[in-house]
Amino acid sequence: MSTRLTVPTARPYEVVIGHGLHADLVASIDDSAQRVAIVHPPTLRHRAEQLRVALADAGREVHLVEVPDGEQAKSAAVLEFCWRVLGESGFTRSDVVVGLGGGSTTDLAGFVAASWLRGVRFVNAPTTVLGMVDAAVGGKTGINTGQGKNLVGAFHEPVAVVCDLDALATLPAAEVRSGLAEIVKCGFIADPSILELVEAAPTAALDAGSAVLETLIAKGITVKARTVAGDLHESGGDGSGGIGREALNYGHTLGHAIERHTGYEVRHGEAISVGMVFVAELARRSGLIDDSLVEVHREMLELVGLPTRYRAEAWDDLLPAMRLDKKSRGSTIRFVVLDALASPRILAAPDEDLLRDSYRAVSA
Ligand SMILES: NC(=O)c1ccc[n+]([C@@H]2O[C@H](COP(=O)([O-])OP(=O)(O)OC[C@H]3O[C@@H](n4cnc5c(N)ncnc54)[C@H](O)[C@@H]3O)[C@@H](O)[C@H]2O)c1
Ligand SMILES: O=C(O)C(=O)C[C@@H](O)[C@H](O)[C@H](O)COP(=O)(O)O
Ligand SMILES: [Zn+2]
Repeated sequence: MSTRLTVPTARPYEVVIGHGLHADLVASIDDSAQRVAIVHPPTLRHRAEQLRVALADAGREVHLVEVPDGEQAKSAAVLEFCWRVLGESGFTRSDVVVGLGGGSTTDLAGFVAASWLRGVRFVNAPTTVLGMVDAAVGGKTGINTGQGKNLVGAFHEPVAVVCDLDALATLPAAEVRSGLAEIVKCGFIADPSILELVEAAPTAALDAGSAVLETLIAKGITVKARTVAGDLHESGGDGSGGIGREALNYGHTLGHAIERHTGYEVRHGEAISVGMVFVAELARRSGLIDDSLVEVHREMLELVGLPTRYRAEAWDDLLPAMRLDKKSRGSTIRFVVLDALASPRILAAPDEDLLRDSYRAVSA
């Protein structure tokens, strides 16, 4: 049994979620593609090889493009390596890139597809909770630069996303937990039933084989699909009064700065977990939410073992890094905050003392 969700953008595509979806992944690449490039990290070599064989049996010319693990893949050097493979294999506009791996791999693979010949099709086959619930859906693709996270990229939507839950069987517990941070984020910004489910069954929420996690993944993808459909290019809402896609950046302004500060040693979900408590503290100090909603943030994230604090002495490095965030406009720094549960809004140019005080409340 699988669940099929449609991302209703101008060029709608399906996200399939379920077990044993190998055949669905093969079928997502139609006959018009002569060549397929499977971009994958070393960890997924076996799965990539299985896909290679199946696609070759279906008559495709398949190129395995093995890239470095995790965040190391999101660099200009690796992007250039991928372009070289495509160039040498004669990859044309009718051919297809597959991103097989976690969010780092699908972010890179998507940008390879966005930039090659000014845009070729790509299919995402996410293999982490975080990749399924967030990175593989919505068409944000890109790489990091020395100055920060995701600073170079493009909006380029996949033509299909296949979330085979069987892949999660080998995923380390810490990676499942990291993915749960993005799911909890969806609970805070849009769907509080997610928070209720995590609170009722925290152990099952962390169990890669549980029905609870499967439900949470589907709920998270639903929030993501709905949000990006109204504002694909993050240009500020769909006119109905909301803040549009920027809501998905809840906790990310500080989160990305922390990731960079650790040289990407900390996981994305761990960093945005601290970032969400930070913006909750900021919203409280700005008179937008009360103490109890801030405490719900801490309790919920700590319940599933996510961090809610970061190093006190890092502030002087974190503030300038946050200024380079994509939500900044000129010298105005902007944060996604809540003014109530499931009611995100933008807080622009908060006082620097307010920011420092809010950071003190999350520093270790
Ligand atoms: N484009 C977007 O909208 C979006 C959304 C959220 C996050 N992201 C990006 O996603 C990245 C984080 O993604 P992630 O958390 O999936 O991390 P990741 O891709 O770095 O993967 C984490 C680790 O898990 C391993 N792994 C992957 N699948 C596995 C499996 N099935 N079994 C065993 N090991 C496996 C990887 O090799 C890696 O070591 C960040 O770069 C973040 O910025 C992008
Ligand atoms: O899809 C979005 O929009 C998001 O902001 C989702 C985030 O979870 C994700 O980490 C995204 O990569 C952040 O994008 P960025 O624009 O802040 O680099
Ligand atoms: Zn994220």
